[in-house]
Amino acid sequence: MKPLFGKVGIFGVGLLGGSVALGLKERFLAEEIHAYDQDPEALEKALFLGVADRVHPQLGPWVGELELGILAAPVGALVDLGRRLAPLAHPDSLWTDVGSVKARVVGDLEGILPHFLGSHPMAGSERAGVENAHAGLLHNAIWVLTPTPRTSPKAREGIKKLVEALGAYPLEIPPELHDRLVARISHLPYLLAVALNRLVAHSPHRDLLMFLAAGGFRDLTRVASGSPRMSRDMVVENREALKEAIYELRGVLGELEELLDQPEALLRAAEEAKRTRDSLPIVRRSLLPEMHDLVVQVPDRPGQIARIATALGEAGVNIKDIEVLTIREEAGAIRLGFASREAREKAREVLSRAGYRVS
Ligand SMILES: NC(=O)C1=CN([C@@H]2O[C@H](COP(=O)(O)OP(=O)(O)OC[C@H]3O[C@@H](n4cnc5c(N)ncnc54)[C@H](O)[C@@H]3O)[C@@H](O)[C@H]2O)C=CC1
Ligand SMILES: O=C(O)C(=O)Cc1ccc(O)cc1
Repeated sequence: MKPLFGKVGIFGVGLLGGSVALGLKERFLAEEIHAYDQDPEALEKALFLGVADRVHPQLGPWVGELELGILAAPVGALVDLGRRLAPLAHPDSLWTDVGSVKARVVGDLEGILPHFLGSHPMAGSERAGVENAHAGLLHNAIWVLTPTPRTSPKAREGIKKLVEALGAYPLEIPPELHDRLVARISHLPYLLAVALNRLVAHSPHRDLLMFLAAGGFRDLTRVASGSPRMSRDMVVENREALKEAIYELRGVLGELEELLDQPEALLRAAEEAKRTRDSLPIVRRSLLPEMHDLVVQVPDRPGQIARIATALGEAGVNIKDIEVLTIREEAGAIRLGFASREAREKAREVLSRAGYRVS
């Protein structure tokens, strides 16, 4: 069967570009994947890891052979990259970008790249570079598409097909609204992670604080471990919306400071926060067959995973999937996946009897 797309070009083959390329490969969606990056090392890795079939250190006539081009460089580089690509692109070709901020990029590129629709997969990781790319990153992710009245219908249809074929869920939001929303749900959390680390780094008790950091600090600040260049570009590009969000946050912090002297009211705020956090939708990262999961609290001691696996093995329960949870409510948890509800219930019984806390 013919793949959905002919030649596809990835421009900036890092975490996101690499993950899109691997998703295309995994599902046989492209005839051939070409990659361009300004960093020759990224291209070498992309070739070595089988992320791309052909790599190019320079833009050139090869761009004209692409049916689809995906811009996946840091946000600050996207407009210039798009301008350099425009004269080389085939007039019928489809284009998108995966940048975290949309209004300016869409405004500038929609008019110059042939069939362009801006997009933003709401999935990522704190690890940068093609060596951390994997197709699963985009499975079941919400993938925002940012059409405008100028967007070509061909782009709208083609990029939606791409997103669905990669196993993600397209969601249309106008570019300006997208930027205001992600300022609060993504960019402010990133800046807070930077702020919390800064507080530690500049403290005279830095070393002691680092030693004391438990799960809460680690979970809250995880995103500060991402690519500094990518993240810097993201927050600078969205600075107007982000400044508004910071203003609102200052107000909220002021309220909470006052509530420290009103414990009853603070409890209500804490309860509301718990309700909000606990009702975040669970995003399954994979399109593997449906799994029946258990989360097991694991004491931080050697041999625990072996002990759990042995207990289940002896009871004849097969573990289909295992994940060490890096975002967790309490320290030390693993998620075990079972093929059926019955297997999961049996595992729950075995592990509870062995003294584990299971949910
Ligand atoms: N990291 C994340 O979790 C997410 C990132 N994004 C967006 O995806 C894009 C890429 O981010 P990541 O893959 O995380 O970064 P990354 O740092 O892993 O990869 C970026 C790649 O772009 C290359 N590059 C830089 N300037 C370039 C230029 N002018 N021309 C060509 N290549 C260039 C770099 O050498 C690197 O290989 C960014 O626009 C970011 O806002 C979107 C969703 C999630
Ligand atoms: O790692 C995470 O949880 C993230 O939230 C990463 C991320 C970074 C940038 C984006 O535009 C979207 C997602």
